[in-house]
Parts: sequence; structure tokens; C-alpha cells
Amino acid sequence: MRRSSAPSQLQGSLAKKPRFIPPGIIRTSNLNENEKVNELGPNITFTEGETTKNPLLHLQTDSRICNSVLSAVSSKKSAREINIGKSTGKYWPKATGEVSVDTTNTGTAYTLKDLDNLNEGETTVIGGKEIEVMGKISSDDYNSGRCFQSSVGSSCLTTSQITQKPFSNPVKNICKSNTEEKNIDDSSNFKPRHDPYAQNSFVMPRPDKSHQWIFNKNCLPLVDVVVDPYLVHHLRPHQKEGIVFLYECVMGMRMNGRFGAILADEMGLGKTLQCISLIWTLLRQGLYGGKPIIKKTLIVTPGSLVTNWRKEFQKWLGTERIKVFTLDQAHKIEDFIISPLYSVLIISYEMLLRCLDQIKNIKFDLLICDEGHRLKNSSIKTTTALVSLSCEKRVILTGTPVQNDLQEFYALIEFVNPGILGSLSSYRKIYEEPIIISREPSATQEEKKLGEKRAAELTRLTGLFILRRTQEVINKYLPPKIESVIFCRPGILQIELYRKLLSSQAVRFCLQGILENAPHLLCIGALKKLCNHPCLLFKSLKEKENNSSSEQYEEYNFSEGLIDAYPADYNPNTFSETDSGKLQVLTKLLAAIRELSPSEKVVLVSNYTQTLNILQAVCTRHGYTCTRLDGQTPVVQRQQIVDGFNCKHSSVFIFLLSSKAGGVGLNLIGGSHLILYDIDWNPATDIQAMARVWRDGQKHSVHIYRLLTTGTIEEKIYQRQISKQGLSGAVVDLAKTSEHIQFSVEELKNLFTLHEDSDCVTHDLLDCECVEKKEHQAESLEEPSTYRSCQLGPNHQKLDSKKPLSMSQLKQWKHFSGKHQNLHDPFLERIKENVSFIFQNVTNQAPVK
Ligand SMILES: Nc1ncnc2c1ncn2[C@@H]1O[C@H](COP(=O)(O)OP(=O)(O)OP(=O)(O)O)[C@@H](O)[C@H]1O
Ligand SMILES: [Mg+2]
Repeated sequence: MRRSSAPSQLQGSLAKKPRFIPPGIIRTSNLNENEKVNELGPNITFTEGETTKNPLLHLQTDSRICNSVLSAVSSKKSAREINIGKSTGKYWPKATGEVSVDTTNTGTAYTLKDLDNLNEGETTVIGGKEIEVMGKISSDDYNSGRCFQSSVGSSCLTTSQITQKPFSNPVKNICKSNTEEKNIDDSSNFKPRHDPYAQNSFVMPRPDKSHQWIFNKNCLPLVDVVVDPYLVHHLRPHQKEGIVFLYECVMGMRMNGRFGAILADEMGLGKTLQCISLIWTLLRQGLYGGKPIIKKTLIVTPGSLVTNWRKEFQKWLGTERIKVFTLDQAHKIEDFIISPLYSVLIISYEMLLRCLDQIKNIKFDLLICDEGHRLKNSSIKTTTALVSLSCEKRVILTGTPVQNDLQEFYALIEFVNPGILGSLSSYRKIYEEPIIISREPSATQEEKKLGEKRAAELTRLTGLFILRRTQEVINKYLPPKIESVIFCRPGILQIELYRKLLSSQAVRFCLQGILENAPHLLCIGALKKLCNHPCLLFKSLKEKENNSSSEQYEEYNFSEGLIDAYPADYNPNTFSETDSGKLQVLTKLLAAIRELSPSEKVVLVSNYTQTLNILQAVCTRHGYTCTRLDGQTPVVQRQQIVDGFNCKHSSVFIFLLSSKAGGVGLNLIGGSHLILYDIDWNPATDIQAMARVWRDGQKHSVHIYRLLTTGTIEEKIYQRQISKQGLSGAVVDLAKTSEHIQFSVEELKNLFTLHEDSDCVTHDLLDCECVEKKEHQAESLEEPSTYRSCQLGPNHQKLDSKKPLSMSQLKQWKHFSGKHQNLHDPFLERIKENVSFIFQNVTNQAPVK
């Protein structure tokens, strides 16, 4: 069936879109076959030989190419030759079934039958507009949304195709034009900077002919771009692949006229080194005549990482090769502007806003935005500032997956490759709406199919310039990681207060569905504080008491009887460690690490400053030296603190880290034990924190401990976290907090339940076979087959599609009760008295250190 696209779904102006006029029906033409081809004009594009495999390749924007190709067809001789390996010399018109709609006049309505009878080239009136049928859209093109794409995606060859191409002599296919002849006579000027034929040389892909046509206007000889061997021998295979990807993107080799890239590798994969390699290569070398591709690079990064970037440059390139300038209190932008020495400027997002006017006046050829997921909203100041920079080679680095929110996704894509997805409104119509509708439970088969096709097309299109690799690629270079989820029994005071809180009026209101003024968030906050330590709740109750005008607490009679549950002489400043199950476990764990591995250090993470205060007080009590990085830590001090901790000779035992305040991007490889004291709704926050220690450069086995209070809201949050991850296959965005979460009354009921009799509610939910057999109490870490007896293979898996995947993955972790006789983990053995249950997983299996 013929389908015409709704005008609202067409991107941009129709005039800009490639219009298809099938050769056979050019109504005005009596021309012979060859002449018809010439007649097609610049809007019709051609593909050549092997490249026709890629349907986007022929969506050429540069009319010079189209015209030139045409002239090559008709006269068999191009105005200038192009360096190509082989050419079939065959060209043919593009797509054979596409409708373009010309809207000119007004008119009447139509029937489906009318449409069915329409032939190409005929006109009719639809929705008050006269339309002309220009051609047919294949249902495949429509479903995928490809027909709505304007001049995008004239992708060149894929990385693998390119890298497979044999290299030819870089100075062989020299074009001779009068103006350039003199310059290129001495071909020795055009030698690659490093030997492309040396063993282990890492040579960038050569450009295809269309790239040469566009970017080598002066017909300079091709010179191989070879990554400095000084860097190459450090590079991991995935990093080499990443560098080729970045190179192809910023050189416009992947998509004609597009120079942006998103490197979304998981945390710790060395995105910094990949960028440094790219910068260093482009700064010194060039494809055409060897002329360097870039002169100045701007790197924008969170404040806490500015110095880290400088140090990474030093680490990989030394101090002699490249001069990088970091903007801070001591170094002013004026110094960068006047000095010809510096080719890289590293600046924080905050500083960028402050110096925007001066920065706008500097010509940057490459822009790198580290932790760039913060650009997800195109209306925020930072994005507007970055967009205002004229640099078109733009790279976003992020460890967070970018595809979770389709609107944010659009903003990131729009930043690196502006216009590629059309206007926001057309993007919504073509991609976002069909994709979202298709995921609704009520979606029809047709809607589902359309949504899937559009999603696939969006992924395919953006996949040309987004690269994401997961942690697995570097696992083999890393030491073992032992991850334990530890369920800590709450203290007596905690249980008492918890019960009281659950019977408060505020909770009752929530369960009746009265969520105005967000009493549920208030209750959730109070329960979380209580789980960390009762003294935290005490403090906030007292604060509210003193500040009696405080609205919400009073309104819901929230603190009713709570204070009375504390001992009369309760002093929050001299809190007892035994009042909190987790704190009790923590102190034992720290003592065990100190004693059993005296040279190893600990990163202790919380999301709350107040909790960090408690933890810091505990450190002081026990005489542990600690250092702290939270939201209040001045940016200039951050790297110093990190370096101090990472230093082998430092006496600091514990690094207190507020994960939300600046965990992203930090390298804390000085620590090999990481303890997550509390849990965040957002799995991304916790994953970010955990990735700080298990990364390249780590020498010890890494132990990650996640502490949860048994039977409480913390377990519920954990369950929600892992189901979320399991369901989406990816973590959610870092900026999402509990305020963004919608709760049903059912969910709130679940959240506001205390399970006092369970050793581990999470395990109870797993329907694990070991429950019936009571096996987890007799499991031994030495006999995997025993303690993994509840591990269900595909044959045993209950077919419950509602059960999130990652819950079943959790089931495959070793798990055992705290009452277990011998845990075979010296650290866990020391803490088990206060522990009701443990899940444990070892990555990179090796004997536990
Ligand atoms: N090839 C390598 N060999 C040894 N160490 C490496 C290599 N590549 C990177 N590293 C080191 O690994 C650590 C992590 O690298 P980097 O900070 O670039 O990770 P990232 O991908 O930016 O992670 P995040 O998303 O957390 O910022 C750094 O200390 C870096 O120096
Ligand atoms: Mg980083």
C-alpha cells in the first residue's frame, strides 16, 4: 500500500529533503537513458559500487558531490581525481520507493480508496492540501522511520571495513593541479610522522573517496596518521578500538558532515587515555599533506577532575610533549590566550560559565565534555554555553548509559551532531512517541512493531557515533573483585523506633493515599536516617521541635511519641555504636581490615553529609586516620586529597566519600575495600561509587561491601534497584532522586513494612530452593556445588516473566546465613555475629586475599 507521511512528521523544510523522481516517470522528459540521469539534478544522489550496502551512504548533502558524480557519469571524467582503491564506475539513482509530499493548495478530504488508486506523479487533495505523489515509501523504510531522515547518515565505511583495507603507499595517488604542483613535488615532506609499517604500529583508517573529495580540496597527498608508539604500547585493545572510533567520528568519516561522538564506555575503561591519544595524534598529524588537524582543544570537566586530567596527560605523554593549561585560581584564562605554548585548555563546567566570553573568542578545534551526561537538558546554562562555542568536533564522555530517557538522549545527540535527528518536535513524532507507545502494556501489535522498528532505526543511526563498552573488556586486567551484600540486624532501639514510625499518623495518611505535601518522602527520609543511626533521626526531631513552626512534621503529627522512645538522657553526640546494626558491623569490619590487611585502605561511602559526620566520629574514636571528600570540599583541594590517599606511603586508612558530591570520575585505587554504608534509590549512584576502586592500576583484590539493615526499607530499595537494573538492562540517570519516583499505595505499603522475623527479605523473594532445604545455613564457600544448589539453570527457571532478571542473577550469587559455621572469608567471619544474611559474588575468580 502506498503511504504518504503526515506533513508534521517530516523533518524540517520539504524543500531540503531528497525528492525522488523515478527515472521512468519523469513526466516532462523525452530523453534517452543517459540524458535522464543528467536531468535528475542535485537532489538526487548516487551510490557507487560496494558502498551501496549502506542505505544511508547515498543521502549526500553536498551538492558539489552529486553534480560532480553526475559529470563523472556523463563525461566519464571527474574535474579532479580522487584517491580510491577501486571503483566500479557504476552509479545509479538512490532509493526505489519513496514518497515526498508537495503541499501547495487547499482542498477537500480523501478516502483510503482514493489513495489506493493514486499513481506516482499524480496529485490529489488531502486535508485541504494538494499533494503530489513523488514516489513510494517501502513499508520497511516507513516503519524504521528512515524515510523521515533528511540529509543524515551518509556514513562511510565501518571501522572494521576500514581497518581491513590494506594501506597503500601514502604518497602514491598524488593529484596534480597547477596550484599545488610545486608544493607536492617533494613527496618526502609528506611522510607519516611515525612509521606505519613498523611492528605494532597503530595506523588510523584512511579516508574513502568522498571524504577526500570534500576535505582535500587542494589535492594534497594522503599521509598515514599513525598513533605515537610512545602511547601505543600502553593501549588496551578496546582503547585502540575507541581511538579509531573517535578519530573516524571527529574526522567526519562515519557520517558525512558530522564530527561529533559520544564515548559512553563504562566507568574505568580509560576514556581519558583514549581522548589524550586522539588529541595528541590530531595535534601533530593530518591526513592531507600531513597538516595537523587540530591546534587547540578544550576539555570541560567537573571541577574535581580538572587536575586529574592534567595528571593523566603527564602520565601518558610526560611533561615535554604537550603543554596543557588548567584554569584555576592561580592560572587565568588570559595566560592561556597570550601563550602560544598551550594546545589544551582544561576547565571546569563552572569556570566555563564564568569565562565564557573570553573562551568564545578562542578558536578551539576539538571540544571534549567529560561526564557529559550533564548536558542532557538543552535549556540549562552549561549546555547553552557549550553550544555557543563554534567548534564542530565535539566529544561527550560519560560512564552512564545515555539511552534511558529519550528526551535527554535527544539533547546529547543534538549537542554532538546538531540537527541529525531533526527538530525536537519531529523527533518526538517519529521516534519518541511510537517508541513509548509501543512499550505501553496496552499497545497493539502494530504499535509494538512500529515502535520496535523506530527504536532499531534510532539505535542504528545514533550507533554510528555512540560507543559503549562494558567493564568486562578490562576485567582480565583487573584483580579479583569480591562483592558482598551484607544484611545487618537492626539494634533494639532501631526496631522500637521503626515500629513507632510505621504507626505514625503520617504513615497512615500515606497508606490511605494522601500524598499531598509528600508525607511519604518525609517518612522515607526518616526511616533511612533511622537505618543509618537513631541519633540522626533524634537530631532532626529535635531540630523540628525547636523550630515548631516547621510545617510538615506538625501537620502529620509525625514525631508523636518518637522522642519518648529514646532514653531520657539520650545524647546524639555520644551515640552508641550498638544502636545501629550497620554501624556495629562497620566498626567490626574496619577493625578486621586493619588487623588482617594493615597495608590496605578503605573507601567508606555515604550519600549523606550527616552520616559521614557520624562515620568520621567513629574513625576518630578508634584512632583511624581518615580523609574526607564531600560537597563542601573546595574543588582545588579535591585532587590533593585523592592523591594523598592513593599515595603508597600515606598513613590515611579511610577515605570518607560522599558519593553524590563528586564520586564521578575519581580514581581511588589506593583503597581496596569499599564500603557502601547506605543505599540510594538510584543504582547509578552506587555503581559509580563502587567503580572508584576496582579500576586499572588497582593492585589488590578488591572487596566491596554493601551494608543493608535487615527487613527494613533499605532492603526494599535494594530490591527496587536490582529490578530496575534488570528491567532496563542499564542503570538510570545519576540525577534521579527519590523525588522523581512515583509510588503507588501498594508500593508504599510494602515500603512501610518492617519484616522482623526474616533473615533476608530479599532472599525470601527469590523462591530459592535452599529455603526449603534450609541449605543456605550449611553451605560452605569451599564447595561451590553445595552452596550454589539453589542456582537455577534455564531448565529449572520458573517461567515468571514478571520476575526481574537481576533478581534471578542475585540468586546465582553465593549466599549464606550469618549463622553459617565457617564463611571462609576472614573479614566476613569477624562480623557475622551481627549479620543475618550475606550474598557474595566473586569476579575474576582467584584465591581470596
Ligand atoms: N591502558 C591502561 N593501562 C594502565 N592504566 C590505565 C590504562 N588506561 C587507563 N588506565 C588508568 O585507569 C584509570 C581509569 O581511567 P579513566 O579515569 O580514564 O576512566 P574513565 O573511563 O574516565 O572512568 P570514569 O567513567 O569513572 O571517569 C586511570 O587511573 C587511568 O590512568
Ligand atoms: Mg573519566
